[in-house]
Amino acid sequence: MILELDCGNSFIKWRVLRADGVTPVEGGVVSSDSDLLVSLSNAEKFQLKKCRLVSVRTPEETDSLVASLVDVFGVSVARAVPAREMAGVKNGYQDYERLGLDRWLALLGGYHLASGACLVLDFGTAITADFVAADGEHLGGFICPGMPLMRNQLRTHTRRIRYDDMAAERAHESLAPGRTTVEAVERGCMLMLRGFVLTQLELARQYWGKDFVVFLTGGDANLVSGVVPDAKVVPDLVFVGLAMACPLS
Ligand SMILES: Nc1ncnc2c1ncn2[C@@H]1O[C@H](COP(=O)(O)OP(=O)(O)OP(=O)(O)O)[C@@H](O)[C@H]1O
Ligand SMILES: CC(C)(CO)[C@@H](O)C(=O)NCCC(=O)O
Ligand SMILES: [K+]
Repeated sequence: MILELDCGNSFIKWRVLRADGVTPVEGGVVSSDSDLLVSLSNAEKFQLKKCRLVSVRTPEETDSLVASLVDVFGVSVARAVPAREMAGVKNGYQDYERLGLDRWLALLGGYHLASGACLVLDFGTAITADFVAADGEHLGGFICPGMPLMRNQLRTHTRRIRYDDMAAERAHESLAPGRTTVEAVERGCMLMLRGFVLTQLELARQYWGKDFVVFLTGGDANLVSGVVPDAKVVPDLVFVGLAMACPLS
């Protein structure tokens, strides 16, 4: 079977595909290399032969994970690498190697699924937006802090903002002006998130009218799916691009 990994800044998303390279068997989200190895320790069951991965971590961190995977499972590992052009998409960065590989793969996947112009919004540790025109030209994008970073910055840099995760969850019952600290912060951050999304949509409309597809991906995509009812929520969009960038011959 085939192991696929998306190594983000906070979490590693993993999934195992059948040897056919299309049918997912199992998957999960873990917060460390060692947790990943534990999740896969039942490897007999998976009989892993090959692995493909994308990482936005440092080369040293990624090398170390790859070494463990080779050591423990004896898999051959294909890593996504930066490209100027692929599958009809032209990387829009001045320095194409600087574009985050998770963004690159998600927009490759988005353009492929849309067969046309698309706006890819990814809600992870960071929130990213990427614009791809109908001719495959990547116009660039935006990066801002994700929900966990926004709330933690407030909690870290103020003395009187303190609350727990349970209270945070309850605060999202409504978007009315907050009457407690937790409501005020959680709803405030949520409105920033939504405002960001609506601004991206407006920009996409200026470029392409109504002729584009919006993709939502990343762990927090569900937080905004309500404001873009027409969007396609594709949690595994990075994996769609990963399969394109790392075909297993
Ligand atoms: N099973 C889960 N485990 C961990 N986080 C989850 C899970 N399901 C949803 N999330 C949410 O996903 C977010 C993390 O997003 P995601 O996993 O897309 O990226 P990441 O690894 O944190 O960051 P990056 O953008 O660098 O890939 C968290 O804020 C969390 O709220
Ligand atoms: C923006 C993140 C952190 C999103 O995961 C990642 O894509 C990244 O580290 N990118 C490098 C910087 C850039 O894309 O311009
Ligand atoms: K990501």
